[in-house]
Amino acid sequence: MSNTLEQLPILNVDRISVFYGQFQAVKEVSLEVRPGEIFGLLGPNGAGKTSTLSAIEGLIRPATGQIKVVGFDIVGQPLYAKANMGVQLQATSFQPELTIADILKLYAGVYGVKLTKEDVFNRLQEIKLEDAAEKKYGQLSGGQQQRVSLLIATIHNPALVLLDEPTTGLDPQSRRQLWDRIEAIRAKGHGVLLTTHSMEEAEAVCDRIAIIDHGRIIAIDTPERLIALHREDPEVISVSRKGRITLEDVFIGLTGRAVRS
Ligand SMILES: Nc1ncnc2c1ncn2[C@@H]1O[C@H](COP(=O)(O)OP(=O)(O)OP(=O)(O)O)[C@@H](O)[C@H]1O
Repeated sequence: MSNTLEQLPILNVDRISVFYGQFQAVKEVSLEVRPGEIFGLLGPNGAGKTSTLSAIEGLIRPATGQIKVVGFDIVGQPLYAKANMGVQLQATSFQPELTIADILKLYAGVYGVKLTKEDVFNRLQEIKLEDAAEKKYGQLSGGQQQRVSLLIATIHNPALVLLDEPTTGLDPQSRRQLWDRIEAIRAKGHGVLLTTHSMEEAEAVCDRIAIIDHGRIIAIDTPERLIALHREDPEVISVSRKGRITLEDVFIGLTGRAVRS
Protein backbone atom coordinates (compact mmCIF):
# COMPACT_ATOMS: atom_id res chain seq x y z
CA MET A 1 0.00 0.00 0.00
CA SER A 2 1.30 3.44 -0.79
CA ASN A 3 -0.54 5.05 2.06
CA THR A 4 0.90 8.40 3.26
CA LEU A 5 0.69 7.27 6.87
CA GLU A 6 3.08 4.42 6.13
CA GLN A 7 5.68 6.62 4.47
CA LEU A 8 5.90 9.51 6.91
CA PRO A 9 6.53 9.48 10.61
CA ILE A 10 3.24 10.33 12.28
CA LEU A 11 5.02 12.87 14.45
CA ASN A 12 8.43 14.39 14.02
CA VAL A 13 9.77 16.65 16.74
CA ASP A 14 13.11 18.14 15.81
CA ARG A 15 15.24 19.92 18.43
CA ILE A 16 12.50 22.02 20.02
CA SER A 17 13.12 24.42 22.88
CA VAL A 18 10.40 26.00 25.03
CA PHE A 19 10.96 29.02 27.24
CA TYR A 20 8.78 30.63 29.90
CA GLY A 21 10.38 34.06 30.09
CA GLN A 22 14.05 33.41 30.80
CA PHE A 23 13.44 29.87 32.02
CA GLN A 24 14.07 27.09 29.52
CA ALA A 25 11.65 24.22 30.23
CA VAL A 26 12.40 22.15 27.09
CA LYS A 27 15.93 21.85 25.70
CA GLU A 28 16.47 20.69 22.11
CA VAL A 29 14.02 17.80 22.38
CA SER A 30 13.79 15.49 19.37
CA LEU A 31 11.59 12.45 19.01
CA GLU A 32 9.61 10.58 16.40
CA VAL A 33 6.38 8.61 16.62
CA ARG A 34 6.14 6.05 13.85
CA PRO A 35 3.06 4.53 12.26
CA GLY A 36 1.62 1.87 14.55
CA GLU A 37 3.67 2.97 17.54
CA ILE A 38 2.79 3.85 21.13
CA PHE A 39 5.48 6.20 22.40
CA GLY A 40 5.78 7.10 26.08
CA LEU A 41 7.27 10.32 27.43
CA LEU A 42 8.42 9.74 30.99
CA GLY A 43 10.03 12.11 33.43
CA PRO A 44 9.93 13.35 37.02
CA ASN A 45 7.63 16.24 38.02
CA GLY A 46 8.60 19.42 36.20
CA ALA A 47 10.77 17.59 33.64
CA GLY A 48 9.07 19.22 30.64
CA LYS A 49 6.56 16.59 29.46
CA THR A 50 3.46 18.81 29.40
CA SER A 51 5.44 21.68 27.87
CA THR A 52 6.58 19.36 25.07
CA LEU A 53 3.01 18.15 24.50
CA SER A 54 1.71 21.74 24.52
CA ALA A 55 4.20 22.65 21.80
CA ILE A 56 3.13 19.63 19.72
CA GLU A 57 -0.52 20.62 20.20
CA GLY A 58 0.32 24.11 18.94
CA LEU A 59 -0.59 25.76 22.25
CA ILE A 60 2.92 27.13 22.84
CA ARG A 61 5.28 28.16 20.10
CA PRO A 62 8.73 26.67 20.52
CA ALA A 63 11.61 29.14 20.40
CA THR A 64 13.62 26.79 18.20
CA GLY A 65 13.07 23.59 16.25
CA GLN A 66 10.26 22.14 14.19
CA ILE A 67 7.24 19.90 14.76
CA LYS A 68 5.53 18.01 11.95
CA VAL A 69 2.35 15.94 12.17
CA VAL A 70 2.10 13.60 9.16
CA GLY A 71 4.34 16.08 7.39
CA PHE A 72 2.40 19.24 8.33
CA ASP A 73 4.28 21.88 10.28
CA ILE A 74 2.37 22.83 13.44
CA VAL A 75 3.50 26.46 13.14
CA GLY A 76 3.33 26.87 9.35
CA GLN A 77 0.27 24.66 8.62
CA PRO A 78 -1.55 24.51 11.95
CA LEU A 79 -4.99 23.65 10.53
CA TYR A 80 -3.72 20.61 8.61
CA ALA A 81 -1.50 19.51 11.49
CA LYS A 82 -4.34 19.83 14.02
CA ALA A 83 -6.86 18.06 11.77
CA ASN A 84 -4.60 15.00 11.99
CA MET A 85 -4.25 15.13 15.76
CA GLY A 86 -6.52 14.13 18.61
CA VAL A 87 -5.86 15.50 22.07
CA GLN A 88 -7.36 13.95 25.17
CA LEU A 89 -8.63 16.84 27.23
CA GLN A 90 -8.56 16.73 30.99
CA ALA A 91 -11.85 15.38 32.39
CA THR A 92 -12.54 18.78 33.95
CA SER A 93 -12.55 20.49 30.53
CA PHE A 94 -16.13 19.41 29.80
CA GLN A 95 -19.27 21.17 30.90
CA PRO A 96 -20.73 18.97 33.69
CA GLU A 97 -24.34 19.97 32.90
CA LEU A 98 -24.24 18.73 29.29
CA THR A 99 -25.35 15.19 28.47
CA ILE A 100 -22.84 12.71 27.05
CA ALA A 101 -24.72 12.63 23.73
CA ASP A 102 -24.60 16.45 23.54
CA ILE A 103 -20.86 16.55 24.29
CA LEU A 104 -20.22 13.91 21.66
CA LYS A 105 -22.22 15.75 19.02
CA LEU A 106 -20.67 19.08 19.97
CA TYR A 107 -17.08 17.86 19.54
CA ALA A 108 -17.93 15.83 16.44
CA GLY A 109 -19.22 19.11 14.98
CA VAL A 110 -15.97 20.89 15.89
CA TYR A 111 -14.07 18.25 13.90
CA GLY A 112 -16.58 18.26 11.04
CA VAL A 113 -17.81 14.72 11.75
CA LYS A 114 -21.55 14.08 11.30
CA LEU A 115 -23.05 11.72 13.87
CA THR A 116 -26.55 10.24 13.61
CA LYS A 117 -28.37 9.04 16.71
CA GLU A 118 -27.31 5.51 15.78
CA ASP A 119 -23.65 6.59 15.44
CA VAL A 120 -23.79 8.12 18.91
CA PHE A 121 -25.19 4.85 20.29
CA ASN A 122 -22.52 2.80 18.51
CA ARG A 123 -19.67 5.02 19.68
CA LEU A 124 -20.94 4.90 23.25
CA GLN A 125 -21.36 1.14 23.00
CA GLU A 126 -17.65 0.89 22.12
CA ILE A 127 -16.84 2.38 25.54
CA LYS A 128 -19.64 0.51 27.32
CA LEU A 129 -21.58 3.69 28.05
CA GLU A 130 -24.51 3.19 25.66
CA ASP A 131 -26.96 3.55 28.55
CA ALA A 132 -25.41 6.86 29.60
CA ALA A 133 -26.22 8.93 26.48
CA GLU A 134 -28.72 11.12 28.34
CA LYS A 135 -26.74 11.28 31.59
CA LYS A 136 -25.02 14.51 32.51
CA TYR A 137 -21.24 14.42 32.19
CA GLY A 138 -20.87 15.51 35.83
CA GLN A 139 -22.76 12.39 36.93
CA LEU A 140 -20.15 10.01 35.50
CA SER A 141 -17.38 8.44 37.56
CA GLY A 142 -13.77 9.50 36.95
CA GLY A 143 -13.11 6.37 34.89
CA GLN A 144 -16.23 6.87 32.78
CA GLN A 145 -15.22 10.50 32.16
CA GLN A 146 -11.78 9.34 31.00
CA ARG A 147 -13.42 6.96 28.53
CA VAL A 148 -15.58 9.76 27.14
CA SER A 149 -12.59 12.09 26.81
CA LEU A 150 -10.57 9.47 24.87
CA LEU A 151 -13.57 8.79 22.64
CA ILE A 152 -13.82 12.51 21.86
CA ALA A 153 -10.07 12.75 21.17
CA THR A 154 -10.44 10.04 18.53
CA ILE A 155 -13.84 10.97 17.10
CA HIS A 156 -12.27 12.22 13.83
CA ASN A 157 -10.02 9.16 13.52
CA PRO A 158 -6.77 11.17 13.76
CA ALA A 159 -3.36 9.79 12.76
CA LEU A 160 -1.79 11.05 16.00
CA VAL A 161 -3.34 10.80 19.46
CA LEU A 162 -1.81 12.74 22.36
CA LEU A 163 -2.60 11.58 25.87
CA ASP A 164 -1.38 13.41 28.99
CA GLU A 165 -1.42 10.92 31.88
CA PRO A 166 -4.47 9.09 30.52
CA THR A 167 -4.83 6.49 33.24
CA THR A 168 -4.10 8.47 36.39
CA GLY A 169 -6.68 7.64 39.04
CA LEU A 170 -8.24 4.72 37.18
CA ASP A 171 -8.93 1.33 38.77
CA PRO A 172 -7.14 -1.70 37.26
CA GLN A 173 -10.16 -2.71 35.15
CA SER A 174 -10.59 0.76 33.64
CA ARG A 175 -6.86 1.06 33.08
CA ARG A 176 -6.75 -2.24 31.18
CA GLN A 177 -9.75 -1.16 29.11
CA LEU A 178 -8.01 2.11 28.26
CA TRP A 179 -4.82 0.25 27.31
CA ASP A 180 -6.93 -1.92 24.98
CA ARG A 181 -8.34 1.19 23.34
CA ILE A 182 -4.87 2.72 22.96
CA GLU A 183 -3.65 -0.54 21.40
CA ALA A 184 -6.62 -0.47 19.01
CA ILE A 185 -5.42 2.95 17.80
CA ARG A 186 -1.97 1.45 17.19
CA ALA A 187 -3.51 -1.51 15.34
CA LYS A 188 -4.93 0.95 12.79
CA GLY A 189 -1.38 2.09 12.00
CA HIS A 190 -1.88 5.36 13.85
CA GLY A 191 0.52 6.79 16.43
CA VAL A 192 0.06 7.51 20.12
CA LEU A 193 2.20 9.77 22.28
CA LEU A 194 1.41 9.52 25.96
CA THR A 195 2.90 10.79 29.19
CA THR A 196 2.79 8.68 32.30
CA HIS A 197 4.30 8.39 35.75
CA SER A 198 3.53 4.68 35.75
CA MET A 199 6.55 2.62 34.77
CA GLU A 200 4.28 -0.42 34.77
CA GLU A 201 2.12 1.28 32.15
CA ALA A 202 5.17 2.25 30.08
CA GLU A 203 6.43 -1.34 30.14
CA ALA A 204 3.00 -2.78 29.38
CA VAL A 205 1.91 -0.64 26.44
CA CYS A 206 4.73 1.54 25.08
CA ASP A 207 6.76 0.32 22.11
CA ARG A 208 9.41 2.96 22.78
CA ILE A 209 9.91 5.51 25.52
CA ALA A 210 11.90 8.66 26.08
CA ILE A 211 13.02 9.72 29.54
CA ILE A 212 13.13 13.48 29.90
CA ASP A 213 14.79 15.25 32.79
CA HIS A 214 15.39 18.97 33.35
CA GLY A 215 13.99 19.60 29.86
CA ARG A 216 16.39 17.25 28.09
CA ILE A 217 15.90 13.74 26.72
CA ILE A 218 18.41 11.52 28.50
CA ALA A 219 17.37 8.12 27.09
CA ILE A 220 15.23 6.89 24.23
CA ASP A 221 14.63 3.24 23.32
CA THR A 222 12.33 0.28 23.86
CA PRO A 223 11.64 -0.46 27.56
CA GLU A 224 13.34 -3.85 27.15
CA ARG A 225 16.51 -2.40 25.62
CA LEU A 226 16.71 0.34 28.25
CA ILE A 227 16.56 -2.25 31.01
CA ALA A 228 19.17 -4.43 29.25
CA LEU A 229 21.44 -1.44 28.66
CA HIS A 230 21.37 -0.16 32.25
CA ARG A 231 20.91 -3.28 34.34
CA GLU A 232 24.58 -3.28 35.42
CA ASP A 233 24.70 0.45 36.30
CA PRO A 234 25.62 0.79 40.00
CA GLU A 235 22.91 3.50 40.45
CA VAL A 236 20.29 1.15 39.02
CA ILE A 237 21.41 -1.85 41.09
CA SER A 238 21.44 0.28 44.26
CA VAL A 239 17.74 1.21 43.89
CA SER A 240 16.49 -2.21 42.78
CA ARG A 241 14.22 -4.23 45.03
CA LYS A 242 13.77 -7.96 45.47
CA GLY A 243 16.77 -8.65 43.22
CA ARG A 244 14.94 -7.80 39.98
CA ILE A 245 15.72 -4.84 37.71
CA THR A 246 12.60 -3.02 36.50
CA LEU A 247 12.05 -0.01 34.27
CA GLU A 248 11.37 2.01 37.42
CA ASP A 249 14.85 1.12 38.74
CA VAL A 250 16.38 2.29 35.45
CA PHE A 251 14.27 5.47 35.56
CA ILE A 252 15.37 6.31 39.12
CA GLY A 253 18.94 5.27 38.35
CA LEU A 254 19.02 7.74 35.45
CA THR A 255 17.06 10.62 37.00
CA GLY A 256 18.19 10.28 40.65
CA ARG A 257 16.33 9.66 43.90
CA ALA A 258 15.76 13.32 44.79
CA VAL A 259 12.10 14.43 44.83
CA ARG A 260 11.67 17.44 42.54
CA SER A 261 10.52 20.73 43.94
N1 LIG B 1 3.26 28.61 32.27
C1 LIG B 1 4.43 28.45 32.86
N2 LIG B 1 5.17 29.49 33.29
C2 LIG B 1 6.37 29.31 33.87
N3 LIG B 1 6.94 28.11 34.09
C3 LIG B 1 6.26 27.03 33.71
C4 LIG B 1 4.97 27.12 33.08
N4 LIG B 1 4.54 25.88 32.80
C5 LIG B 1 5.50 25.04 33.24
N5 LIG B 1 6.52 25.72 33.78
C6 LIG B 1 7.76 25.15 34.34
O1 LIG B 1 8.39 24.41 33.31
C7 LIG B 1 8.96 23.20 33.83
C8 LIG B 1 8.36 22.03 33.07
O2 LIG B 1 6.98 21.91 33.41
P1 LIG B 1 6.04 20.82 32.75
O3 LIG B 1 4.64 21.08 33.23
O4 LIG B 1 6.28 20.77 31.31
O5 LIG B 1 6.61 19.49 33.42
P2 LIG B 1 6.00 18.01 33.48
O6 LIG B 1 7.12 17.11 33.13
O7 LIG B 1 4.76 17.93 32.70
O8 LIG B 1 5.69 17.86 35.04
P3 LIG B 1 4.55 17.02 35.85
O9 LIG B 1 4.98 15.59 35.81
O10 LIG B 1 4.70 17.58 37.24
O11 LIG B 1 3.23 17.29 35.22
C9 LIG B 1 8.66 23.20 35.33
O12 LIG B 1 9.81 23.72 35.98
C10 LIG B 1 7.49 24.15 35.46
O13 LIG B 1 7.51 24.78 36.73
